[in-house]
Amino acid sequence: MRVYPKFLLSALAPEQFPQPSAPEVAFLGRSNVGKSSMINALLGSDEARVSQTPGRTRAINFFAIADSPTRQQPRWIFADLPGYGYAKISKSISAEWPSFIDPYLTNRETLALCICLVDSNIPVQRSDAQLIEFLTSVGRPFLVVGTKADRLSGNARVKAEKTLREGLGIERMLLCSAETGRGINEVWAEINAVKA
Ligand SMILES: Nc1nc2c(ncn2[C@@H]2O[C@H](COP(=O)(O)OP(=O)(O)OP(=O)(O)O)[C@@H](O)[C@H]2O)c(=O)[nH]1
Ligand SMILES: [Mg+2]
Repeated sequence: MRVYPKFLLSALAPEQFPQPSAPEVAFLGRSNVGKSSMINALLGSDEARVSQTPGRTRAINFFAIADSPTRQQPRWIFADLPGYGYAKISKSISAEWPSFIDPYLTNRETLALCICLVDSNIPVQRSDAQLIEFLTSVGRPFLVVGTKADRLSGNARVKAEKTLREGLGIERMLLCSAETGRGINEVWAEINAVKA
């Protein structure tokens, strides 16, 4: 899928969010899970920076994604959210998330799909389960994507997927690797299905 991404802005408060102009896809997950790498893999570019230091991004970074080089109107907006759960003991997501994240997830009119990234190499994390509970409670459509699947063998992948699905109480999820490109087309298929 060839797309034309453009970085829009970094928002630290709701007043700074860009005007809703296209269906929005938000990328959510713990610090270091691979959100920015996933966005880069989807876009085929380095538009989203990849951090070596987890938990540094405290802003929501917005990108306008066009599906034609000449079209002005973006087909989607991508939102790269700050990571949560880096602290070893996390009481709740909202306790460590910047205060504008909950309102963003609750109120953003154009938010059409939340892509929830979980590390496929580690057991279910409480903060990930909390995020999924939260999205379910506010009625936001979401897709769970297991990241860094290149680190798992075939057998371990099947096992990891089952454990994560059961632990998170979800019917289906995708396993991906930003490094090898595995599963990236499947994520695109889900994004493509988002209504214009
Ligand atoms: N092996 C492997 N490593 C990955 C993959 N995706 C990301 N990484 C590595 O994981 C680290 C974190 O990646 P980021 O994309 O910056 O993670 P992030 O979720 O955006 O992190 P924050 O913005 O700090 O919350 C980097 O060192 C990446 O190179 C993957 O698919 N496979
Ligand atoms: Mg990042």
